[in-house]
Formats: sequence, C-alpha cells, structure tokens
Amino acid sequence: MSDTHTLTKLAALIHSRRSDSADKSYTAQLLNAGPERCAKKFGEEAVETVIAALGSDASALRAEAADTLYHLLVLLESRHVAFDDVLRVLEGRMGMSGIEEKASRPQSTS
Ligand SMILES: N=c1c2ncn([C@@H]3O[C@H](COP(=O)(O)OP(=O)(O)OP(=O)(O)O)[C@@H](O)[C@H]3O)c2ncn1[C@@H]1O[C@H](COP(=O)(O)O)[C@@H](O)[C@H]1O
Repeated sequence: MSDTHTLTKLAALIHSRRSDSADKSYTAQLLNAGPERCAKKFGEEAVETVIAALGSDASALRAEAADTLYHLLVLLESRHVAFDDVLRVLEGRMGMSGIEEKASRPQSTS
C-alpha cells in the first residue's frame, strides 16, 4: 500500500537530482531554473487539480493530485526546505513530537 514513505522516497530522489544533468532529468531542469519556475509549475498543477476536482473523472483527479505532490516536493527542494521538516510540522499539529508551528499558523477568522 502507498503511504508517506512514497513521498519521502520521492523527496530523496528529487534531492539527488540536484547534481544531475538537466539534459537527462526533468527534475534537474526545474531545479536549475530556480524557485520561481518551480513555484509557477506548482501553481499550474494546483489549478489543474482544482479543475479536475470540480469534474467527475476520479482518475483525472488522482493524476493531477500526483502531479501536484511531485511539483510541491520540487518546489520545497528548490528552496532547500526538507520534506521531513514539513512532516514534523504536520506531526506537531497532530500532537506528536515535532516542530512547534502554532505561533506562525494563520488564525482563522471564520
Ligand atoms: N513524479 C514525477 C512527475 N510527475 C509529473 N512529472 C512531470 O511534470 C511535467 C508536468 O506536466 P506538464 O503537462 O506541465 O509538462 P510540460 O508541459 O512538458 O512541462 P513544462 O515544459 O511546462 O515544464 C511532465 O513533464 C511530467 O512528466 C513528473 N516528473 C517526474 N516525476 C518523478 O521524478 C522522478 C525523477 O524524474 P526525472 O528527473 O525526470 O528523472 C521520476 O522517476 C518520477 O518518479
């Protein structure tokens, strides 16, 4: 069964692409282009996910969600933010050990 380990493995693979040739790797191409390019791709994939979510094709939504997760990991790598640290933020919010982020979380107005 797929779980968080899949994302952790993918984040490690993306990190390893930093030193690879952009000719051979799409990930290396994105990382070489920098955070602005990576953020633009993430935004495009997120919008495509929103569009798919409003349709009725579940397989299209699954595919767009996978693209969005990949591009989120590339964006984090482009800014040298470790995916493990993002997981710790989530764990902290679940009451598990991890980085305490409550102070920096936006307050809901609703
Ligand atoms: N999970 C992914 C993944 N998801 C989406 N994509 C690519 O993201 C791109 C986004 O789709 P688009 O339609 O926007 O593609 P595009 O128009 O060609 O892209 P741009 O020119 O706009 O950048 C496509 O080229 C997809 O192939 C991915 N590319 C790579 N991976 C993973 O990353 C690993 C390393 O990939 P490489 O660095 O290419 O070896 C692979 O083994 C995969 O596991």
